[in-house]
Amino acid sequence: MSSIGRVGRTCTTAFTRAAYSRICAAATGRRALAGSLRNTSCRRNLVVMNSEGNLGQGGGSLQEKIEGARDAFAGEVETNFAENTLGNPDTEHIKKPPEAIKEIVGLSKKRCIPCEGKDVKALTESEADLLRKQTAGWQLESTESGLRIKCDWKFKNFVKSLEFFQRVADIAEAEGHHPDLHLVGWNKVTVEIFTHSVGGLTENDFILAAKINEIDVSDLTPKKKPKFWA
Ligand SMILES: C[C@H](O)[C@H](O)[C@H]1CNC2=NC(N)=NC(=O)C2=N1
Repeated sequence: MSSIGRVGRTCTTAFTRAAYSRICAAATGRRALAGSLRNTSCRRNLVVMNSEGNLGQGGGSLQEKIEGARDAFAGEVETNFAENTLGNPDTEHIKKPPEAIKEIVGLSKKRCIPCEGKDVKALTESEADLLRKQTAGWQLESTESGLRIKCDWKFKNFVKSLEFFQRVADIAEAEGHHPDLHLVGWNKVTVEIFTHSVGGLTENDFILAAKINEIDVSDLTPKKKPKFWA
């Protein structure tokens, strides 16, 4: 959906304001949009880049793509940016994520299936690698007894590590699919997952990993030291 919009005095969110000032700073050097500017002195009709990174019809120069905006065409201004634009006061815009996103965020919403049965086959390494890309932080490991995925954590202490094990166990029991849990050095945890019944990886393993990734561990891990950048 093109997000040709108007950026101006009505900006309310910090992001829009920042974007507006960046665009205006970039745009000041360019010729003003003589004649077709709306009557309010501080309202500029600019076309901002949309989420797919294009600038609506006409595309815009490389510099405009970098700046993220181009001057609106007279036709856009005349038609009050038409009804398919953000900022048009009498149209409600609902941003719909592209269908493909379901494939990417879907793993953690899936359920594991019983992994017994002759039709459950182990994934090839390339199939596994595709799914690994959807489970941030997990590595694919090839062992002499087959493919595995694994991920490491470091917790505050031994008890917090066991608490994490419990949270993983709750998910595993709910899914009927279980990881191998390793705890060494009292606070270093490695979770290793593979499907024992096939001696390799199946989608179940990645579903479990994606669900484990969603566990809130903020109360279990050491606080990160805030790093201030000048
Ligand atoms: C009967 C039960 O569903 C099976 O034994 C499940 C239990 N959890 C499992 N977990 C894993 N990782 N692999 C399996 O093959 C497996 N089998």
